[in-house]
Amino acid sequence: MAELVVDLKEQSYPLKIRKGLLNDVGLEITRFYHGKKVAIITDQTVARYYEKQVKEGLLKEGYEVVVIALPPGEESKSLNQLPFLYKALIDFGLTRSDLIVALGGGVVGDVGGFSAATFLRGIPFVQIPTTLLAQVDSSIGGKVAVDLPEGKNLVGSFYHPVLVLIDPLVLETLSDRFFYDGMAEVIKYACILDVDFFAFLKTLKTRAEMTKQIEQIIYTCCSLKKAIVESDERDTAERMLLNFGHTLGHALETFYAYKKYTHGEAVAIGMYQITLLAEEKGLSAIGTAETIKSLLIQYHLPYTLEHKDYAAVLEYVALDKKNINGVLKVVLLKTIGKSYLEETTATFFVN
Ligand SMILES: NC(=O)c1ccc[n+]([C@@H]2O[C@H](COP(=O)([O-])OP(=O)(O)OC[C@H]3O[C@@H](n4cnc5c(N)ncnc54)[C@H](O)[C@@H]3O)[C@@H](O)[C@H]2O)c1
Ligand SMILES: O=C(O)C(=O)C[C@@H](O)[C@H](O)[C@H](O)COP(=O)(O)O
Ligand SMILES: [Zn+2]
Repeated sequence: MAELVVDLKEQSYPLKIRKGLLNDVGLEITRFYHGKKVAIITDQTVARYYEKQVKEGLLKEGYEVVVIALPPGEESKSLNQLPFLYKALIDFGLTRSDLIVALGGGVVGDVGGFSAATFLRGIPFVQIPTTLLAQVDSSIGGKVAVDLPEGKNLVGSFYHPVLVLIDPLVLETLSDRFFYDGMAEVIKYACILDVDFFAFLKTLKTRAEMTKQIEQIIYTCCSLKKAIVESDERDTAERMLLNFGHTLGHALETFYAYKKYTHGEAVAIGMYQITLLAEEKGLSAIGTAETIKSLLIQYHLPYTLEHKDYAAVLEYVALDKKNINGVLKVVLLKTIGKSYLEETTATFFVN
């Protein structure tokens, strides 16, 4: 078992990574939680695969358990789901001394975490991420949110889990599309922070080869994110680097109403396109975009943007959380592994 602690003083929490950990969820939870009730928030697809295993583990330890399953997909990361979630928690009689478990991908983690942050002004919650993206990124760092039609994550909070349990074996049931979607955030870490990690990713050619190294990949990403979150929990400085590719990525997701690209795919396009623009403006070393592009191709990720979409996308860039009074902070690379924040305006994206 690999274990990390996200050290945030009284809000610190352990992050455990082990194949087969899903079998021990009940035991892991008894180590710190001595209350009665556990509400599992999940989606219907994840429930089909993993509800039984997790629920039985908790029942065995004597907890009362309810499972609340949302429809799968980004559409569930919405204000519209909250009345349903809150009602289910009320009907179950959940109190502040009970526990919520978010079992699923980034959507379940974000909306489940947001309901945990807001229901009764805060219920402790455990993250059990089941997509690669959630295991390397969204389950760590306490960003919980829902989307608005105007943009991604526009209503949210910082609310940390009390525990993160990562079982890489659950990735076996993940589709290729969502496996590579998660790899986009993995590539992001390598681009912004770690050229050696980038070189290592280049050596892995197939999903089977990547899966052999998956514990190492998850551990590396979690360690990199842990360090950033510890140094800038509230996203006012260094943490913004984790937004590499996201200014354009979030705009693309919103513009296409979450129907064309997954989050990781949109971020992949965003990383390549912003680096291309930065090179043209002399802000990134020549060749950086091409290096990113070949890794994206290797990981079956998109990188092109249709020119006709630019104007519409710009509308949404204006709503980016890093856009303050018209000054937009974008994340750029000097070279692979070296990132920085550049102050600019939305016109940066007009080529
Ligand atoms: N909070 C953060 O720091 C943070 C970081 C990165 C991304 N995000 C957010 O995460 C969301 C994307 O997360 P995601 O890519 O995990 O999407 P997701 O939660 O929609 O999961 C993708 C699909 O995989 C299915 N699935 C999940 N686990 C499975 C498994 N083990 N086997 C088979 N199918 C499984 C789901 O049902 C869903 O259909 C976006 O909303 C993004 O904004 C948040
Ligand atoms: O944890 C962070 O900080 C990140 O930026 C991680 C991103 O991968 C993630 O998509 C995050 O939800 C984006 O946050 P936002 O503040 O730009 O909505
Ligand atoms: Zn992201």
